[in-house]
Amino acid sequence: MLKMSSQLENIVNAYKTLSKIPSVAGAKLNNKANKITANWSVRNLDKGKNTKYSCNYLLNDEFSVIAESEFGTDVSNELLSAVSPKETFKAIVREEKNGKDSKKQYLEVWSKSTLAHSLDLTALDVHGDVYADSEFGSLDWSQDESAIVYVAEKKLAKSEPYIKRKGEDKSKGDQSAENAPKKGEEFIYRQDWGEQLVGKHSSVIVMCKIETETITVLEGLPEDWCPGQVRFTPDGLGVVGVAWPTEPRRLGLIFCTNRPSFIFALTLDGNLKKLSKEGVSVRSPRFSPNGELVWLQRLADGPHHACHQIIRMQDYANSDNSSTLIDIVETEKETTNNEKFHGVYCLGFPGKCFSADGKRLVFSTPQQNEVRSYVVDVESGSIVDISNKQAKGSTSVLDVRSDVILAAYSNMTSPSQLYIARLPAQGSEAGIKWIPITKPPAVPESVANSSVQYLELEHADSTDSVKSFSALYFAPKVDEDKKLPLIVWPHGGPHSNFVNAYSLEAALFNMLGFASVQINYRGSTGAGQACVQFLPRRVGDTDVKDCKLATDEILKRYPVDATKMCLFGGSHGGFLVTHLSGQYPDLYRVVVSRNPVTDVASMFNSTDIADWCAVEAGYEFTEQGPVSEEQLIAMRRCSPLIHVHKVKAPTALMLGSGDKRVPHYQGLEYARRLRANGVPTRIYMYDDNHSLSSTPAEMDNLINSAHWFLQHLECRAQT
Ligand SMILES: CC(=O)N[C@@H](C)C(=O)N[C@@H](C)C(=O)O
Repeated sequence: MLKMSSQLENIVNAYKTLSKIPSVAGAKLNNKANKITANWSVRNLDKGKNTKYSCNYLLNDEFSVIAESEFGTDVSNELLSAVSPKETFKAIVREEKNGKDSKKQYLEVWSKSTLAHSLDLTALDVHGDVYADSEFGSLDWSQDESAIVYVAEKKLAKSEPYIKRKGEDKSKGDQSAENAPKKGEEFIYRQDWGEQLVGKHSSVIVMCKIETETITVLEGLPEDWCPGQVRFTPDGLGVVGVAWPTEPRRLGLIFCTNRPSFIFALTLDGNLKKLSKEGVSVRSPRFSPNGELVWLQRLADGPHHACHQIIRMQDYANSDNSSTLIDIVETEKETTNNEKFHGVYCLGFPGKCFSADGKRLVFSTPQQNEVRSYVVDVESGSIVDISNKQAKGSTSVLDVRSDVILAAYSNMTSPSQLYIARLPAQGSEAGIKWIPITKPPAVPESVANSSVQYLELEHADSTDSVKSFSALYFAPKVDEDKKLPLIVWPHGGPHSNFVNAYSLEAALFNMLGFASVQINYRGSTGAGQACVQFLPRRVGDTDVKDCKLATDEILKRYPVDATKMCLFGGSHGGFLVTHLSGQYPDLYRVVVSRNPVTDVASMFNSTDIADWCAVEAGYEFTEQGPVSEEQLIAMRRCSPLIHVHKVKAPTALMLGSGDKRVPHYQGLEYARRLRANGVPTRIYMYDDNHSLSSTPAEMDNLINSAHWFLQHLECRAQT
């Protein structure tokens, strides 16, 4: 066996150390709010996937932990779980491997420690796979604990070849003409919902009556609607949910909150009502204890993510009584406790998110450099920032029961911790007191002692409508005479943002002796709608200039080595780092680009989000009428490909062979041109999707990224 260089050994050891740190994957309180069930997730390098495990914490009235699980319980094969309203039952959808390639799904209902019901959903064959993803997935109990609802793939009609010799099988099966296999329909193209939702074509709402173990697909939705995020109405006579029309075509859903959709109410006997209006995109319907309904809403066009409204409907049974609880925020407003508030950008509310009297809503959303948590008065719309301010960091609410709030807290130097707080009386929320339930998992000293700085940056002499943006500088402690190599790191999207929360990637680079600057360039979310709207038609220009300004400012303010500048970014972040290495070939020394957009014009024909290409290049998306040459040229002109001949920095490309969002041909074409121009180039191809977050892909691409940087800077890792 070939021996690893000591450099590589250092990187591998650093990754191994960090991979053992768990993160909170979700947590719930019981009804009395004296017990927490938390799911933690940790990388399992031997299994090549994450292990999810559950731990319980029993609390006294002061929220001290008086008992906790001695060991975690592995719950990795639980796709979904839900405790019934009176805590009589727990429903679990479980997936088990059945032989090498096939899997089986079961619905289990536990009555305390007894397995009261177990249904083999695969064998029952009423529907296809149960959906457990973040867009469609849900599992909800009726108030009377007699039934549950969930979402699953619609059962596919049987089909067979036009010409087929068959043996006689009269034994079983529905032989009616309606159920007979359809000839010649086996190869009809069926569109799915794209990146990370592959194989999800058409969804149905499924109800299971517990006592009788009967499973029914609810009827009454139009054929061309895909329902998701369903929950029972408070009277148990129907469900509400989100539906995405499938016509004229499905565009990728993940990371895209701009898809046309409706909030609907459907009675169990099939009466349908649309609750939200036309032309909007909606998500996350939640009932208050008073039966009021809230949801998130934005316009169904433009940038893939943006500022949302919170809509309130007092009486869902009577339409046209919706009002706006929180509106789109253009730049900023003030909370009642004098904090800046830039609007709502979260993808959903916590499962339970109301005060016991239903008069206040609790939620979390990215805000500039942090995830912050808020209480909103449902009558007045007044907002109070209740984030945990023990140190700079991110607070995400996980559950709200009996006026007790459970949250996860972390920052770049300190991994996920559970915190709890009693919701103060109305008007006194700002005085909230957060109490830690768990200790922060230990991190290497260099990470724990690092500094995190928030930078407010501005193009002082610019006449642009938005001039400022922010960035996060994260660096290990350094002796006075020493200078650090710097990783310049723009996020993807482009309409998303970096926050001061723990991440393995940032910790790894930090441990190896790199400073990093994560840039929330103009166009990022969390800083007002005007900032989001600023970027479309300016990609490849202002976002690049913001990264350059951030680099220059870091060089002025911090001890970084101007000869050791690295570029790191994925997707739109990959677009930006390849732009930067082409536009400033003498500034940046080495590049790692993950699934980069290198040519928007060719991506337009192959991605699951063609609309993204049009919108970011400054055009309205349409597939009707003649193909626009002008648009094609604009998409090419904003792309890093036009600067590829100027690149000098050695470039590593990390690509996912199953990436539906930014197909790997983008990276391959770019790499071919780099090579033709004599630039040292390496391509890694992973059997993964756009996120490259499967355990084997993450491990390999992070270790190789760090190694690529160190090799080409000719410096040693710090560990
Ligand atoms: C909306 C979207 O997926 N855009 C891609 C081009 C992108 O940048 N993806 C983001 C989410 C990423 O960070 O991977």
